[in-house]
Amino acid sequence: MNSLFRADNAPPPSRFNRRVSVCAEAFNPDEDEEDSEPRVVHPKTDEQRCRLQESCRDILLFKTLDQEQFSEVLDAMFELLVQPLEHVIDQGDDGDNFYVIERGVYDIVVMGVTVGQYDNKGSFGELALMYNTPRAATIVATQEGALWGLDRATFRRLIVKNNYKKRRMYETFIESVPLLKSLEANERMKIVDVLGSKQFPDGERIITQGEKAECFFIVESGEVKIMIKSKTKAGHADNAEVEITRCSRGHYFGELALVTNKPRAASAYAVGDVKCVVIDVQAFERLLGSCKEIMKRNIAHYEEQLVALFGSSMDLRD
Ligand SMILES: Nc1ncnc2c1ncn2[C@@H]1O[C@@H]2COP(=O)(O)O[C@H]2[C@H]1O
Repeated sequence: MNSLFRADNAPPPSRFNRRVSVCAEAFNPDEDEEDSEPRVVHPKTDEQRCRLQESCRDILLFKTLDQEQFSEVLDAMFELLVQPLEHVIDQGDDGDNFYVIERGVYDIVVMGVTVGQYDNKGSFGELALMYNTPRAATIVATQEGALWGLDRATFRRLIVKNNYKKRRMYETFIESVPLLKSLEANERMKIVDVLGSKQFPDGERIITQGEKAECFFIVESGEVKIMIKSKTKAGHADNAEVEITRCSRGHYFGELALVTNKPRAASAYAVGDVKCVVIDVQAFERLLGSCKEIMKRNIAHYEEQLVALFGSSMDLRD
């Protein structure tokens, strides 16, 4: 991303101070040499900090940071303005920064093929920094946009180190999720590395029928009820929601829209206090692509439930 315009006076990334990638080395945060590097601070106006905070609000990788770590991350981030067709990242390069999107649409290109897109939200560039591997995809701005960058050293010191704790916290839970049983141990660890954790108070709507899907959930604690609004059965008033099922610890929901590329087919609500593991759509595609076949088997089951309830299954398949 050599030609990107930096909105502050941050030094341009230089090939000379980039580290050479090595293959996925074992990471021991206690031995990380970057720990001794000075704290990075890019001064910001109040207005910039507001925009930055808003852009970072739903970034899952930041969800497990404590308040002090989060504010260190915000201090270290710098603003970047991008032009149409600019390559923010080139596949195969060494990883210099992690990026959070403030605005703009960005194509994800792997081996010359567009495999996905970020649309005015989300983040990218974590893989090369987490695993010391070359960039796994090219990211191209399709229009003018704005990003917030976080340098490699700060990312490793705060996020990667935190992930070490996260692994210990979630290892056993992730192993116990039936859906993830078919994955290799290191694939499950990669899921832990990118997951976020979110809490929902009693009654809060977690996903909304008809909306675009951005993530997938696994219940960590509490209970979630899945409700559908259907116009297909006589006798059900329009807009009346009907409970379809409940999910408890280890169960997942929110996968259907990601498997079928359709809007959410149901809404989900917290019953009592609920804690869920959340995986965003890009990580889902990358890490859970191999589980999609297992998830697709559920479609027949969902359809049966809908026929029983409404006399018709709605249009669940892609
Ligand atoms: N399918 C995908 N394969 C690889 N990288 C992806 C994919 N989808 C999104 N990305 C993001 O693209 C980024 C490219 O740089 P990184 O490899 O550091 O991290 C990568 C991910 O954040």
